[in-house]
Amino acid sequence: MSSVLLPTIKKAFCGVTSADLVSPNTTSPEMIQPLMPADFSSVWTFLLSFSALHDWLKLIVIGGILETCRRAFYWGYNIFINSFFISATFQDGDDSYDWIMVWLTKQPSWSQARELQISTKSFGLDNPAILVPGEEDDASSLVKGSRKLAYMPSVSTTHSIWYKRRWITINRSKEPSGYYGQHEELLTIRIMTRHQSFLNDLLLEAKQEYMTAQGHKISIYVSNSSSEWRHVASRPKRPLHSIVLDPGIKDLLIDDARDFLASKSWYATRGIPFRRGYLLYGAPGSGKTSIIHSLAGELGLDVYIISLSRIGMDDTVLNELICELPEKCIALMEDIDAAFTQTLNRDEHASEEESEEPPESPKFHESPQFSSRLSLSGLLNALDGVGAQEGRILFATTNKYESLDPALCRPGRMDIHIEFKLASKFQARELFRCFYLPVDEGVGGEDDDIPVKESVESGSGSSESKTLIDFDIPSEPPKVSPPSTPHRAVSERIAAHSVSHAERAPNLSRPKILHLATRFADAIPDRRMSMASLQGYLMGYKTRPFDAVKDITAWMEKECSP
Ligand SMILES: Nc1ncnc2c1ncn2[C@@H]1O[C@H](COP(=O)(O)OP(=O)(O)OP(=O)(O)O)[C@@H](O)[C@H]1O
Repeated sequence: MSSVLLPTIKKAFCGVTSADLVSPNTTSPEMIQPLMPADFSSVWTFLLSFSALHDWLKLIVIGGILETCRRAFYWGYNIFINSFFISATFQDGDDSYDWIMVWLTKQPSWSQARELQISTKSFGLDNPAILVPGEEDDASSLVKGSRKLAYMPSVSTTHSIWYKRRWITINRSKEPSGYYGQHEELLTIRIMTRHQSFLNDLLLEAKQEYMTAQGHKISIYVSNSSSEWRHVASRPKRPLHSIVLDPGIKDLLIDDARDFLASKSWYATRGIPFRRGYLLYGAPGSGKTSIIHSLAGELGLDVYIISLSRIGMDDTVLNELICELPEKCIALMEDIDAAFTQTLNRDEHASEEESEEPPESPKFHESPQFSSRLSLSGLLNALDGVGAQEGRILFATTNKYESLDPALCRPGRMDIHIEFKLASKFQARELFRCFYLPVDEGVGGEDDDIPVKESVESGSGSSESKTLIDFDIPSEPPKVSPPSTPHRAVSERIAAHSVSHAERAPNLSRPKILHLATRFADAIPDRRMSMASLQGYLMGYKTRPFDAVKDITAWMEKECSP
């Protein structure tokens, strides 16, 4: 054995073999014996006697000590950081990320930074005009507005700023997330303080600044490919009075939604799911989407748009999205019938309760390709299954009410059904007034309201009740004597391009506009045109109310001719 070991060790550590030390003629065991150790300590001493092995061991010991020191340093550093700093991480796509980014762009010390990323991103704030800093005082600036270019922390660089006599470091990084090489952006803020309240104050300040910058806007969210809600836009609140519906509809919607939002404990004590669904159906361009956005502004709720026919939508994704909705919000499913006719298909394993609907339902034969994996039972379960979010208001719109599955329309899922019809004379008149009355005078003055006949059959108002509404507006508007000769001269004098529409419109008195509105409504047959078409027509006469009235008959004939 020794004859094998010795050459191996020598070769390994010294690069020589026993063959180099002893000549082939002198390899007798007696001659090798004195080189071999007798016990373990001797083996150790023997091994150390090789200088290379000695150096290796020294290296291992020194390396080990250095690594231990390094780890000890980081351990101490982390303890120090955790004791004297508070770290918070914000993820791009989350609301708080936008608050902090907007807050950062407004920090004065930020302007001293040497390494920045310049961005025109609005972080959800809807203000398209972007000023380069300094341009706001420049009369010749290209745009007017208040939003400046965003100076963002550049990626992978740590920046420090002073805020309220605290040292803050900011680090923006991109971390791999999910599949397909996607990255998510993280922003880490480290504040030199021992009190978490400082972080809370900072967050509160950032949120308040964001809300102030957002002003009177509603936030719109859509889902991304990872089935997460993303803030895509902030829209100005649309005033309720700008939407002209038959009398009673707006009041019913707003009162019911307000009552619902204030009734959480009522629902809880009765064990009724705290959810409310509204189905708005009827003619295209009759104001279904507009009223939902307007209601969102009125109720101070954000709108979450659920697109049932988008690629990748299936039962699981829909369920996840509905579970992820915040407690108080408006979930909007537009054109729910399109999802039926194009993509929805009845799950073979649908529950017995749902399968009571007639098998001849149009969706069965109207589904040409089963491109989506979304099933009707998946939709029904998502709407009121165990994971469905409490407190949400669901609005669904459709142009084909009769094609909807009865299970989808039943109370508890869609509690209130409201029909939106083509424009009545009343609506045509109100729309005209909206267009030409000065903003501060508004619409709906009590002196000129048209009496309407309204029939409302309403339920008890609980979640399980359904309200059916059918508004019938008389086609006879009050007769008003025709106006004097239209002031063509007034409208023809208007030519300037550099003034606003309001400035170019003739300054007519309220009675005159009401008079014209009545004549306009007289020329429009009841329930023949959509409000969107009438709006489109009036858009061509923004500053010419007399011409709008004069040309309406010819336009109607053209529109109604086959
Ligand atoms: N009742 C209304 N009052 C005021 N404007 C209206 C009304 N109805 C429609 N409009 C105008 O017509 C346009 C389209 O309206 P909206 O999208 O709300 O209609 P819709 O019923 O949702 O149509 P669709 O069913 O095709 O989606 C909007 O610009 C809106 O301003």
